[in-house]
Amino acid sequence: MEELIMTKTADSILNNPFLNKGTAFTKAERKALGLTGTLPSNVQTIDEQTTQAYAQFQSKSTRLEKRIFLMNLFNENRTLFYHLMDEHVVEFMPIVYDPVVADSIEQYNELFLDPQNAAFVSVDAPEDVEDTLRNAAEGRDIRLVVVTDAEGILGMGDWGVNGVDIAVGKLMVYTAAAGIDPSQVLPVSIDAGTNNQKLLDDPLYLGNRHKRVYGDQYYDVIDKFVEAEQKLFPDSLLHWEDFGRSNAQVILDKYKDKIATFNDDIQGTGMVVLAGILGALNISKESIKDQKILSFGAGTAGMGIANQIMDELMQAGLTEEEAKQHFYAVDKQGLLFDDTEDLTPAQKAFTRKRSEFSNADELTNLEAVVKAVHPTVMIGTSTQPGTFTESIIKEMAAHTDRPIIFPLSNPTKLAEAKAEDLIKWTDGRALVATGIPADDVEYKGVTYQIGQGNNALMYPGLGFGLIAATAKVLNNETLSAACHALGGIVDTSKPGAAVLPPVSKITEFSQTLAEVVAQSVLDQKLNKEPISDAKKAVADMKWVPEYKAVK
Ligand SMILES: NC(=O)c1ccc[n+]([C@@H]2O[C@H](COP(=O)([O-])OP(=O)(O)OC[C@H]3O[C@@H](n4cnc5c(N)ncnc54)[C@H](O)[C@@H]3O)[C@@H](O)[C@H]2O)c1
Ligand SMILES: O=C(O)C[C@H](O)C(=O)O
Ligand SMILES: [Mn+2]
Repeated sequence: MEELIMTKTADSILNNPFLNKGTAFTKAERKALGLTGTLPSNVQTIDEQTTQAYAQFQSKSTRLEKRIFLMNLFNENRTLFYHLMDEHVVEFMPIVYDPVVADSIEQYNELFLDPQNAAFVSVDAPEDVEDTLRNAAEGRDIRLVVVTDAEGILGMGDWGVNGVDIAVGKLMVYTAAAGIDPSQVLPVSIDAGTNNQKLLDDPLYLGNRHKRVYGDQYYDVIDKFVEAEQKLFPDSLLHWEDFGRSNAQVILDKYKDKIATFNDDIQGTGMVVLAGILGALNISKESIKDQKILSFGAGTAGMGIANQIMDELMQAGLTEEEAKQHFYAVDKQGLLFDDTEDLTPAQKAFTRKRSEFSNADELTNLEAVVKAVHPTVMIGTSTQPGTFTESIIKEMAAHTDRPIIFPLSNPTKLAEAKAEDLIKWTDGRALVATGIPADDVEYKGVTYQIGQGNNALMYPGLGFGLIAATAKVLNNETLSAACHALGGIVDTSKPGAAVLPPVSKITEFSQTLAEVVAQSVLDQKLNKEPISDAKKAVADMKWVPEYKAVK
């Protein structure tokens, strides 16, 4: 960074968020950089700037205004933004990330001010892919790329180029939680068109104004993107986010054994749910081998979750066939059978036989399936709000002591149930995690803390550990090690304890996770560079939001 800064003009320094310190440039720095007289004379500390920025933040009355303020600060001065976020991580997470990021995606065109150093890859210009990445990176040493094509933004469907905000938001959480240097990250939008008619009809829409491209033309652009990404940033980790159900798993399977990469909705979500179940079982003192798991919404996330739990059951000594018997996948068609039409490849591994049930033909909705199966664990990734109804939950809770219930669909308006209702309907017996932050629930004198079952608890530590260890690939062994690291952090001593650690501790447990992940990479000799000490590698990589002196 230092060499870079010495050759710049005053204007290009003050307008570069990776270099800018604003009023915190010292007199000597101002002199050396040609900034003398371009700022008011008083030199401020980062703490003074932070206090002032927080006061401004507090003066905004709506969550969207607060977000716009924070994003402007982010656009101007990354160090100050992260210094401030460090002090207010619990308060800022829902604003820069889920759920308020969902509002900003819906209003991207109206709110657009700044491309936020993202790369915009267009399906219509495959010849520009490499230049696009090079231009957006501007010579920075990129170690982490979050890419989305926005076909399945959270549970809100197709948002075209607007979806770039989720890539930016995921990266903000990476830096705040794990400490990746914000100048080493690159958000990428793959604009493959959109099937969102509202956007296509909107004169303000900023993306490619045509239907979404699929098939060979689409996969060719993905290939070109991965090739250029690996060529330009050979030391980087590639994180896929919010791809559609028909592409997410296909893309992951294509690249996962070749490069350091993961899909957050499949693997990050699988990890956080397994960690949450392990936390819940720590509380209930039950074994995972005794659970019947119902996935409601057998899509990208639902099947990622099933696969991660499957892996855990097999590690516990079950054969694949035995492990399979623990799962019930429910989608639009109802319980998925081996003869159900239109099964996805991921669903095929988790179907049941009609002969197992006397009323198989009636199992076309969640209520009927819950009655027939008596699940002990129910996970919602269906995008269908309110579908975990009182009667369904009461039916489930009538057959198990501590029902494990995770309504995970995001954002807020899509959740299958509210934490408060789940606690009430089960008379305090449910072990709950929700996709977005939920307030404590007071019920009959006990304070129930609700774990946030969001992949944000996992991907920062996972990704940071992989980068620090210079991992060649991510495999099941490392994923499993990470799940156990987080599943073990739960405080089971007090009644109402959450099944996952609180977001207020996200920097601490992300570091633990990163160390466990890096150690697993080294143990398997999957590191590219010679590294012997996982903890040191993680510590050396960690960026702190303080201004570095410019000599
Ligand atoms: N909390 C988290 O960390 C987390 C992580 C990933 C996804 N999610 C949430 O999970 C939801 C799904 O995400 P995804 O990426 O898996 O999307 P997806 O489109 O791949 O999967 C959604 C699935 O739900 C099914 N579905 C739709 N209507 C249904 C109905 N009436 N009954 C049963 N199933 C129905 C769809 O057919 C599809 O298979 C989203 O709301 C997303 O925000 C949460
Ligand atoms: O983005 C989130 O909040 C979690 C998850 O990746 C999702 O798609 O819902
Ligand atoms: Mn996602």
